[in-house]
Amino acid sequence: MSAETTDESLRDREIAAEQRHVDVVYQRLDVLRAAASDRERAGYEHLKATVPGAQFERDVFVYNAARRVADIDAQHEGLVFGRIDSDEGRVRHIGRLGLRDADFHPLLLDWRAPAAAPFYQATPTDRQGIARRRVIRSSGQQVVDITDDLLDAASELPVIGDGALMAALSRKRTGRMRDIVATIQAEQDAAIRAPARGATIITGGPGTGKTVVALHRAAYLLYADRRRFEGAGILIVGPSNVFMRYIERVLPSLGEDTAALYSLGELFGDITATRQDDATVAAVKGSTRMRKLLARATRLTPPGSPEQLSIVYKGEVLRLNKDELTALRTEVHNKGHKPNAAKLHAGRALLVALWRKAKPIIDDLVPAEFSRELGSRSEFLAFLDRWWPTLTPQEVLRWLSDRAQLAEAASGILSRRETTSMASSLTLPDFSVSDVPLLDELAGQLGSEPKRQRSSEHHGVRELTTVQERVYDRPSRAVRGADYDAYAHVIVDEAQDLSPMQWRMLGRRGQLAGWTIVGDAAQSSWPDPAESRRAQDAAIRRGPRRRFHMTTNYRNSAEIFEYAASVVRREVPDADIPRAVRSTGVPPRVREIGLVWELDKAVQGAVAEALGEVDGTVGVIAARHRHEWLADLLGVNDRVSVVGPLESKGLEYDGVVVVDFDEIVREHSIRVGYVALTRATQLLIQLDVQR
Ligand SMILES: Nc1ncnc2c1ncn2[C@@H]1O[C@H](COP(=O)(O)OP(=O)(O)OP(=O)(O)O)[C@@H](O)[C@H]1O
Repeated sequence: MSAETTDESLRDREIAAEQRHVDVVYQRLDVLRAAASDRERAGYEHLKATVPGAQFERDVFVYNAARRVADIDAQHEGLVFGRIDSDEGRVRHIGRLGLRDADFHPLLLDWRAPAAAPFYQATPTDRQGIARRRVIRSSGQQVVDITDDLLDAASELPVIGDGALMAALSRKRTGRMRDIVATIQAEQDAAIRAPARGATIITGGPGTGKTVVALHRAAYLLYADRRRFEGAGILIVGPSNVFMRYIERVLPSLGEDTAALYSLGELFGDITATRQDDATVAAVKGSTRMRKLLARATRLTPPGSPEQLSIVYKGEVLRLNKDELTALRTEVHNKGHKPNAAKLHAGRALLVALWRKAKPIIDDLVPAEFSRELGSRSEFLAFLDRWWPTLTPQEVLRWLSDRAQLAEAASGILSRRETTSMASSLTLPDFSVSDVPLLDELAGQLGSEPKRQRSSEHHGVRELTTVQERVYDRPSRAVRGADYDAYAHVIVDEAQDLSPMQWRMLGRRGQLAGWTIVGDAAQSSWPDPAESRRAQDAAIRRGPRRRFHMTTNYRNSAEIFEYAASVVRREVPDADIPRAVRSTGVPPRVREIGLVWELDKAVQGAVAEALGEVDGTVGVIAARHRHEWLADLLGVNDRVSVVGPLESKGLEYDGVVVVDFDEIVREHSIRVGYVALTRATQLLIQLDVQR
């Protein structure tokens, strides 16, 4: 709907007019900043004279002032980015935060406010009273460009520019995802502003903005109900650490830094798992069969457990042998207590068994005296500690690296081959991403260790934290521990890949939560989607489900996406194929390498070619075993990254070199191959090795 004008003086006049408004906004901001700093200082003076009971009010007061300063600093760049002119000639400017002048007249509307919605939602067929929409692009405080959409063709308003969206899409990539607050499209906006309750399910093909929409939705929810969503927290889960690093700046750039961002490998304790098991082992560890297997594992005899108990009482030796101890262990487990909560029962069971031994051979036995005397002996307590130790999930999972132990827990559940491969994967020194939900499951099944002091943030009573914690000691990510289970909202990205066990883990984090679930089935690497869907349904529990479907690919050039779509369609005819809107005239380059040893030269050549042709980043996507070779070959370069096909999920680069596409498909699937082919914004080079 935009028309270009050649009248530069008109453009300059319009830019100058916007600059005047932007100047007023910044002047007002300076005044507010000074006032907020004063209030913050005053709050601290007050703090010195602590009045019992006044701490809560003081904290809120200082917090709000400090928070305002922090927001203002974070949002300095491109603070004012939009304007809407109504049919009646009313002008509203849209920005990253809301601002009023000294007389309380609005200077700037927060982009999330209901009154700002028409900026994103108005179309020529449903104008919502808007005649013209304008996107304002700034560098610092300087307006550098404006772009108009005339929604009412009959309007006399001047129209400048040729598409803010196209300009945004053509910009070079930096390796960090940017916010899209100035160019959110109507179908994206509807998903962003959907109600929080129940589950919001966002689907769409590659590059349709699912991730960026989910992040803006988090910012929207925080705005719409800050008390609830900052209080109980928003959890954002993505597939890998690389991906979390890629998206981590988006929310802070929107002035929000309280959401907890975790990759699937980071959701248990202080473990940061990055290693991926091979696909068959991951499929075993991800399946719901693990529930029963792990429940059995918690009942195994701990390796190294003593095999007999001998204790002297009134001159007689009382003995429990291996079989008797095994039977006692089963008896204690059968009482149904979680193992770590059952130590007391285990001690009692031992004393009863010893009593039965003592009764026939010792006269004058008094039961209470017997159990008090024996039960408090240090040798008995030391035995109990070794026989019924408090277990950690890590220990129990490690037991299963012993094939015999695993076979005992897995009998009738896993095949011999599955048992062998799972046991051998657990001998590696670090835990894999698919071990993390197993640890989490075990933690639930083992139950709590004897009470430890929990830190206050686990209770989510935000009002009782001090301003020092809330504002000045804020870590770069939310302080909730990985086991926090009362999030108000959980956002799951790349949801098509989650295994049933991963869904169970997320279900435990979001027992009271609303959900935003983002995915594309055609990019899935999980072999049993039906089992996963059932686990997803169980995790998100009750409540309304609403679905949003994204139809436009904003990442890939039309040339690249048409090629990728044609490849995936051959094997996944029902893939959800969006429309790519940006044409570059540069078709993808598919090259056949005749001899394997020519691959070195071909990769070096392709990377140099991509670096020469695009301004921003270049991603080299190759099977994992090639990474060391590629790192040596290409050296370190802040524009070039080497990533595995699974790791490349959700990422994007200006140029992409796919090394040995067939190998990627063989090791994973055509769907993962499709992920690799849809990462490039400008240039795609595919290197095939002839076999
Ligand atoms: N409205 C928009 N304005 C500007 N850029 C946009 C818009 N929507 C999406 N983009 C850009 O398109 C690219 C793809 O978006 P995103 O990564 O969110 O897509 P996705 O659907 O999650 O992709 P995939 O499923 O392939 O990982 C990003 O660079 C994003 O910033």
